[in-house]
Amino acid sequence: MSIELQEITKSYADNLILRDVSVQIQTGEFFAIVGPSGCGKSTLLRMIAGLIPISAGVLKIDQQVANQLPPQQRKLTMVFQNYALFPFLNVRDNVAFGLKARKLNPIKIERRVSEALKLVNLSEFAERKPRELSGGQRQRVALARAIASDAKICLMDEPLSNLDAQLRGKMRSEIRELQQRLGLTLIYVTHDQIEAMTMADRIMVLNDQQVQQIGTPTEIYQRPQNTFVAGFFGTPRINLLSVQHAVAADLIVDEYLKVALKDNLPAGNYYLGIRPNDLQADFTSPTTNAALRNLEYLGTQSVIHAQLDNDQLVRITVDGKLDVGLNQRLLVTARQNFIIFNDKQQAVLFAEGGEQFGASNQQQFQQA
Ligand SMILES: Nc1ncnc2c1ncn2[C@@H]1O[C@H](COP(=O)(O)OP(=O)(O)OP(=O)(O)O)[C@@H](O)[C@H]1O
Repeated sequence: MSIELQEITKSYADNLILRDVSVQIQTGEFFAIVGPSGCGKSTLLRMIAGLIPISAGVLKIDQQVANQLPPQQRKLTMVFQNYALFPFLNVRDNVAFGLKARKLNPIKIERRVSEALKLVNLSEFAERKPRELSGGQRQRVALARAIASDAKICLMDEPLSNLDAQLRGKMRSEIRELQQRLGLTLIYVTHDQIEAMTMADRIMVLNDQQVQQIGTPTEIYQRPQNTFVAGFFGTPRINLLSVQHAVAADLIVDEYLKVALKDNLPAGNYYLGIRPNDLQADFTSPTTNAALRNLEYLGTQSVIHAQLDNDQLVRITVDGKLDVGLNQRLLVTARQNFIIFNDKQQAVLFAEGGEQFGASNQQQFQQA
């Protein structure tokens, strides 16, 4: 079942929370909504669920206008951040509750509940009350309840936020696998960029009351439309430098790229966005343009914090462990995969895969 939002807006009194959110979510799509705390993710989800009214715009579920439809008629199920379990029912009955209310065949209910509990590793806890469970276990009951329901649309609000890292990783792939197996349309709210990148077919990035970008994980990562999106995805964070400074510091070494930058962009202030793994650090070069200020060893990778001679700080990731001392001189260069942003923080140019610019690459330009 598809979901369509047409210029959905929400305000509380004079307080605008969300403005003109539009998107079409396809049947069977895993759609993630991400953004920093307070950007309106839960508010959007609750409007889709029918728990709070929409101030303006149109919501369609299965191609029907659903703005006024009561929640129970929206054919969806929801997993909340705070569990929303019945304290007086045991785990099994919590999971079965919605199915019993719909008066499904008891044998079918029993089978679905058992399957769902097994899937979230809670079979042994079926007789326990919520208060006899850990936070993570309660969250898994809530997941099992959604899994057991046969609703074709599932809304999840930070469902994994209370789980430890290991279980979170496991549940990520399980939810994804389940969503695909059942053909669920899943709208998944998270503030965790990694969760969104690893699970979703498409991601909506919210900030400043509005949609910043909607795209596949690859599009969002490789072609972020503005500096906010570029900075929100990727660890360590993307480097943002003034183009003039980067060129002056000989950070962009390819003469051809320098020419392309000059020729293709109208005069103005531009920013260069380069992911830490797209910069090279050479500690043996006779010419240098930076000094090592800090080194973080992360196991398979190290993060170099270097200070360019014009004072700008850059992060560079390299494989393995480095045997270099602080303040050691190095040459930092960029040859490929960078993004140019204008002074309104909008992306205007993408250079990918080390391709050189030319007439055939004109389509790589984006209107700001
Ligand atoms: N009933 C309400 N009345 C007034 N303002 C509200 C109400 N509910 C939420 N807000 C405001 O709306 C904004 C968005 O809240 P929302 O819970 O949707 O954010 P969020 O992106 O889900 O954040 P988080 O990641 O912290 O859960 C916040 O500034 C919040 O204070």
